[in-house]
Amino acid sequence: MGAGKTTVGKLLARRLYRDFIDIDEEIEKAFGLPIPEIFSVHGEKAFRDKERELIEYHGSQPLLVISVGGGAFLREENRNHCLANCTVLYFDISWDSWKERIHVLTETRPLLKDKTLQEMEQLFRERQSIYAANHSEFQVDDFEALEAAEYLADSLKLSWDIHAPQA
Ligand SMILES: Nc1ncnc2c1ncn2[C@@H]1O[C@H](COP(=O)(O)OP(=O)(O)O)[C@@H](O)[C@H]1O
Ligand SMILES: O=C(O)C1=C[C@@H](OP(=O)(O)O)[C@@H](O)[C@H](O)C1
Ligand SMILES: [Mg+2]
Repeated sequence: MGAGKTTVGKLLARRLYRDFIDIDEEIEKAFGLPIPEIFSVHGEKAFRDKERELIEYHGSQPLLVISVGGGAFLREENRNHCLANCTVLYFDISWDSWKERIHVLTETRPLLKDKTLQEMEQLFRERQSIYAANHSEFQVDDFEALEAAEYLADSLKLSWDIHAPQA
């Protein structure tokens, strides 16, 4: 949450000439409500079920850059689906860098609402292990968003060049 997946994902898609899908934005469209209201009116389970459905659908489409919410990988089926059908990039951010972003996140991330800094740190740390389900890790701390997108686009292109099937 707040590592930069939506911001960098959008820029990365543009550099790769791909369409971009933000699963949170699709969930908001499906409910016709912003995320905090989805949580307060329909509850987290309804949000997670829709998230699951949309990851299954968009994660099966080719040639997209997709940003999933930071809680999506709590469900094993989401992890398995993404790992089997997509290239999964983990945006790793340190607690110290993340702390600096809290003020821009609290309004729009219901899971941070009314939490103390200590509780946020606990949530941050207890989630680290689920993000080990990835194909590649990217340390975001020292990159501006545009630099991050450029770096990831170059890395992906290089890896495609190396692994492309021989003609
Ligand atoms: N590389 C970056 N450096 C500094 N701030 C960033 C960077 N990437 C994103 N941000 C800022 O951090 C906040 C969260 O970014 P966002 O893309 O919504 O993250 P996520 O989708 O992972 O929750 C936004 O205010 C965004 O402008
Ligand atoms: O980590 C989470 O549980 C969540 C992360 C959010 O997405 P971002 O990771 O894009 O902030 C959004 O899906 C929702 O607020 C729940
Ligand atoms: Mg996002």
